[in-house]
Formats: sequence, C-alpha cells, structure tokens
Amino acid sequence: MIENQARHTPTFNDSSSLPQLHAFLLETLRWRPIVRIGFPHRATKDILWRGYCIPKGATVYGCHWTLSRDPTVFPAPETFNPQRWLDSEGRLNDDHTKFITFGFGRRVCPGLHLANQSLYITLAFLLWSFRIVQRPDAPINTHAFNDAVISHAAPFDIDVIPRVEVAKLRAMMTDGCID
Ligand code: HEM
Repeated sequence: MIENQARHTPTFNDSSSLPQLHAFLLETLRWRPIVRIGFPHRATKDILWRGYCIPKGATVYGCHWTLSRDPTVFPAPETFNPQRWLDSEGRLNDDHTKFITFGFGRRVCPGLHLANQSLYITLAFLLWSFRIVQRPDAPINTHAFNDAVISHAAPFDIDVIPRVEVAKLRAMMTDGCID
C-alpha cells in the first residue's frame, strides 16, 4: 500500500517542490560539515584584517566547522533545525547564501553542484522508497562522528522498511512509475 506517496519516483523536476528536503540537506551539511576545515591557501600579499596582520606567504585555512556554528549567523548552532533554512511559508529563505560547507571565494568546491544534485536525488529516492525508523533497542548517538579530514557518522542501527513491494520497486526503477 502506498501511503501519502507520489505515484512517480522523484526526479530533478520535483526539486523546487521539495524545500523541506533541501532544508534538511542544508542543515545536515551545516550541523556536521563533511570537510570541517578547508584546504590550505596562501596569502599572496600582506593583509590587515581586524587589526591582525596576515603576512604574504602565510598559510590560511577556512574553518567550516567554526563558521557553521557562529551564533550570530546561526542562532542555537548546536541544534539540528532544518526550519532555519525556510521562511514562514515553508519556502527556502535567503539564508542559504550563508551556507559555506563547500568553501567560498575563487577556490570554492567545483564539485558543489554535482554533490548537491547527487545528495538531493539520493535522499529523495530513499525517502520515497523506504520508511527509515530508529530502533527502540539501539539509540543513536548523534554526536558520534570520526575526526578524520573527511568526517562521517559512526555506524548505527536503523530499520529500513520498503514503502512499496519489492517487485514494484524493481519495476519502478526501470519504468520510473508504478501503477
Ligand atoms: C558533499 C560533498 C562535498 C563537500 C562538502 C565538499 C567540500 C569541499 C571543500 C570545503 C573544499 C575546500 C574549499 C577551500 O577551502 O578552498 C573543496 C574543494 C574541492 N572539491 Fe569538494 N566537496 C564535495 C564534493 C566534491 C565533488 C563531488 C567534487 C568533484 C567531482 C569535488 C571536488 C573538489 C575540488 C577539485 C576541490 C579543490 C578546489 C580548489 O582548490 O580550487 N568536491 N570541496
């Protein structure tokens, strides 16, 4: 049985109709940036910034972890709150311009559109196809992340329950829709 589920699998055309999903992705990448600190850059000239001198040749990093939890930009930054990216009518607000998980300036991540589109379609498909449920006997520690350069969550147990019969899921993967 299909409960509250679109009868076609999500496509890129559905993207603008799914602001909640985009807000969830923005907040996930803000709350736990995958690349916590950017790549090393070098100052090409002496820079005076807020009374600090950054000499020519100095190595400079953008710290996405710290920038993503500046309370003047993101109130209650430790709280996972996708709503912060939405306006009162549930549309994406202008705050997404504050999003710096992919870096910034001339050396911003060139893969950001590929990454964003891949995350969108993967998550849309997962949520369309499955109910993802926390197991009562296996509480998830949402603070358990590794400290490597590329950060990811520690393993956890969840139940993944198909929303439609597996045979229909298979057919849908080839046809793009179900009867
Ligand atoms: C969620 C996925 C991704 C995240 C969070 C991410 C994040 C970043 C960050 C923070 C930087 C460093 C920016 C800086 O400090 O200057 C970077 C650089 C880079 N990223 Fe990504 N990235 C992602 C996916 C990708 C993908 C899919 C590609 C390629 C297909 C890619 C290619 C690159 C390259 C080539 C650079 C170096 C750019 C330069 O130095 O000019 N990234 N990325």
